[in-house]
Amino acid sequence: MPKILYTKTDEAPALATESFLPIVKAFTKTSGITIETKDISLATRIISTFPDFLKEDQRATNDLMELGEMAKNPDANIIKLPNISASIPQLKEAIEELQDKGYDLPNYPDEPSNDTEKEIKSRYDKIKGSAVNPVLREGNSDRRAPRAIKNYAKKNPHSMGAWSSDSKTHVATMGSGDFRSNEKSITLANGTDVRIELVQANGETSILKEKVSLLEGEIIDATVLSKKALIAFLKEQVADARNSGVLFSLHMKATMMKVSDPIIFGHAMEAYFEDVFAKHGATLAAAGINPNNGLENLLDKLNELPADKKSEIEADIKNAIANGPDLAMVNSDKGITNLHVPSDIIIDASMPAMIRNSGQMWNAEGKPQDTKAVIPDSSYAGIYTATIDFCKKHGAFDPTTMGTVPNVGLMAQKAEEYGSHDKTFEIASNGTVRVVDASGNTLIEHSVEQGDIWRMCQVKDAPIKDWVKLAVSRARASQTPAVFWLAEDRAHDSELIKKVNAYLPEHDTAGLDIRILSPIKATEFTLERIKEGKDTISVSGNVLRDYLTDLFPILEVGTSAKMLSIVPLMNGGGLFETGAGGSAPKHVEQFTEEGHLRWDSLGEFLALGVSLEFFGEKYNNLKAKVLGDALDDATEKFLLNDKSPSRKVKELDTRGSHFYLALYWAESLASQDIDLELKAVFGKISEEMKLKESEIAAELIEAQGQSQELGGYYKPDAEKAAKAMRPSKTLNAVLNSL
Ligand SMILES: NC(=O)C1=CN([C@@H]2O[C@H](COP(=O)(O)OP(=O)(O)OC[C@H]3O[C@@H](n4cnc5c(N)ncnc54)[C@H](OP(=O)(O)O)[C@@H]3O)[C@@H](O)[C@H]2O)C=CC1
Ligand SMILES: O=C(O)CCC(=O)C(=O)O
Ligand SMILES: [Mg+2]
Repeated sequence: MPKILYTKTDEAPALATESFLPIVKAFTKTSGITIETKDISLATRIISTFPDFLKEDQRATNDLMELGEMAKNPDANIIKLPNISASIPQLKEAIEELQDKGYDLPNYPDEPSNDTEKEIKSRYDKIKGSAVNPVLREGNSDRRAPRAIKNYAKKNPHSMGAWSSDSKTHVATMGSGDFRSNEKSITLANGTDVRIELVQANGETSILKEKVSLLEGEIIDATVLSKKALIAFLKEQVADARNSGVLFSLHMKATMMKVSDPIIFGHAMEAYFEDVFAKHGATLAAAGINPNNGLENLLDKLNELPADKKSEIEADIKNAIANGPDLAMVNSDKGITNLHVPSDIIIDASMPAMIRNSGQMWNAEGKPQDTKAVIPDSSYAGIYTATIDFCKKHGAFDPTTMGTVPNVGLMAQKAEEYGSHDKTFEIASNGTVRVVDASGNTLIEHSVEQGDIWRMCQVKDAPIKDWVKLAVSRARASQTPAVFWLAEDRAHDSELIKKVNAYLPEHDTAGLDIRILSPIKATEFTLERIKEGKDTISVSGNVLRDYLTDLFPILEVGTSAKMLSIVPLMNGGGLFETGAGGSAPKHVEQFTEEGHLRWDSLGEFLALGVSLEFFGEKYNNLKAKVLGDALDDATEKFLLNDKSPSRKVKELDTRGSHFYLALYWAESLASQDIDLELKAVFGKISEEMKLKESEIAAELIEAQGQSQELGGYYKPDAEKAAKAMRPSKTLNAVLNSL
C-alpha cells in the first residue's frame, strides 16, 4: 500500500506537527494517500532501545531503524522534520523525565565500571548526537530557496545589522597541528577491509577498530588534531580576547561530530577556566565532572559536593568569568554562556546569526559586542573569515537585491567527516596510529601523542558519482553557474577533485559554467556575485553542505526554515526534509510560557508539496499531483499575504499560519478543473473556511497569552499537546467534516 511516512520528532517541530498533520490527513484522505507517522523523537528512541528494562505496555518499536531500511527502498517517500541531536546533558534530561514518568530506564553511566554498564553506555551512545539524519540520508542533498520565497524576501526584507569596517570581529583558527594540516588521503584501487591500530611507544599494539570494509574507488582520509597544539591555541585565544576586549565565543558541531567536538569543547572549558581546573581539577574529576559536558553540567554536579567546597568552587568560577575575557552568551537574561552546553553553540546556525547581527554576539549585559569566533580546526573556518572580511569591506548584504546560493551536497552513506564518529579516537598513549589493509599493508599512518584526537573518514565512489550528476542536473535545470568548493592543497579534496574531473565529462555540460575553487576562493567568488544579485550553486562536501545551507538562507531570507530540502535517495525513493534548520528549543520555551509558538512551517509546506508530486508520479495518482500543485499555490499565497507566524504573543502563531495555509489550499483545490471530485469536496470546505475565517482566527488568538501545560518536554502528554495545538473548535469541526 503506497504511503507517505511522516516523522514525529521533538520540540517545536513536534508541536507544529500536532497542528499541521491533522490538516494534511484530512486533505489527503479521499485521494488514496495513506500518511503514516513514524516516531523518531529522542524519547521514543530511548524507549525503543531498552525494551528489557520496561513493562510490555511501555515498549516501543524502533521506527528509526525501520525508516532507515525504508530509505533504501525505491518506494520510500519520507517527510523528515528536524529532531534533537542530543548532547549528553540533553540525553540525561530526557532519561530523567522518562524515569519520572515511570519508565524504569537505567541511568547514563558516565564512567562505566563493569560490563553491564559498558553495554548500557554503548546503547545510549547510539542515541547520542546526530543519530537520526545519517541513518536516513541514503542520498545526496539538494537545498534551495524556491523562487516564491526569494521574491517574498526581496519584497519583505528581514532585518540585517549594519557592518562597520573597524569591527573587531574575527575568526580564530589553528592552521597547524589541526585536522586540516595533518590530513592524509588515498583512493582505494581495490576493495579491502582495514583495521585501525595504535602501536604504542613501548611496541605494544592495541586495536582501535577491528574492521572497516572499504569498496573499490572509495576515498579514505585520516588525520589527527594535536592536543598540545589545541591547548596552546585555546589559551592564546582566551588571552587575546581579554586583551582586545572582544567576546570569546566557541563554535563547534558537537552533535554531528559527537566524539571529537565534545573533547575540543572540554579543552576550551579548561583553557577558559584554567585557574579553576588547576586548583580544583582533582576534586572535579573525583566528583565525576567532565568538562566536555559544559559549565551547566559542572555547576549542577557541584551540588553533590560538601557545601563549603561547592561555594569555594563557585566563587572561583565567578572570579574566572570576572577576570577572563567576556563570554558570548546564549541567553543573557538567564546567564547562559557559550560554554554552558555543547549543543547550544552549533556552528552552522550560530555563525550566520552573528554575521547577520553586525558580526556581534550578546554579552552578559545583553548588549551586542564584537566577537572572537573560535573555530579550532582550519578546514572550513576560512569561509567565515572570508565572509566577515567581505562584510567589513562592503557592509552588510541587502536582502532586497542579493542573489541566491542553492547547495548540492555530498551526503549519501555517511560521507566524509559526518560519518567519522565510529572511527574517531582520543588517543590513550604516545605512538603511531596505522590504517592497515587485509594484506597487512599500512595505508595511512600518523605519529600521535596521548590526548590527540585521531579520526578516519570515508566517502564511497557511487555517492560521489551521484553528487556530480546532481550538480550538473541542477546547474542545467536552473541555468546557474556551479562551483565545487574543493581545495587542491587539502589531501582529501585533491582526491575528490580527481573524481570530479573524471565524472564531469560523463555528462552534457555544454554551455554550463562549472568550476572548482577552494572554499575561500569560492566564498569570495560567490559573495561578489550574490552582491550583484547573481545566483551561484555551491557544490560541496558534507560539512560545507551543513554550514552553507544555514549561512546563505539566514542572510538571504532570514532563516533556513524556508528552504526546500530534497534528498533524492540513491535507490529511487525520496526523502523530503523540512527546511534546513533545527528544532528551535527557544520556541518551546516561549510556547509553554505564553502560549505563542513562532515555529515557521514553510519548510514542511514545501516538503509536502514535493512529496505529493513524487507520490503522484510514482503511482500515477492524479489526485496526489493536484493536491501537490494546489499546495504549492497555497504556499505562494501564504507568502504574499504574509501569514508566517509572528514572534509576538497575541498575534498570528504557528497554529494560525496552518489555518491560513489550509484555507488557501482548499481555495486552490476548489478553483482547479483537473480533478472534479476534489473540486467539489474542497469547494464546500473553502466556502466554510472563508465564512468562518474571523471566528477561527479569533479562537486561535484567544488561546494565547497564558502558560501551557504539555505534560513533559521530551515526551509531552499526547492528549495535552494535541489539545494545546488545536484550540479552534470551529476549525476542528470543518476538518472533521472531510
Ligand atoms: N535536520 C535536523 O534534524 C536538525 C536538527 N538540529 C537540532 O536542533 C536543535 C537546535 O539546534 P540549533 O543549532 O539551536 O538550531 P535551530 O535551527 O533549532 O535554531 C536556531 C534559530 O533558528 C531559528 N529557526 C530555526 N528553525 C526555525 C523555524 N522553523 N521557524 C522559525 N525560526 C526558526 C530560530 O531563531 P529565532 O526564532 O530567534 O529567529 C532558532 O532559535 C539541536 O538539537 C540540533 O542538533 C539542528 C539542525 C538540523
Ligand atoms: O543531524 C543533525 O544533528 C543536524 C543536521 C543539520 O544541521 C543539517 O543537516 O543541516
Ligand atoms: Mg545544519
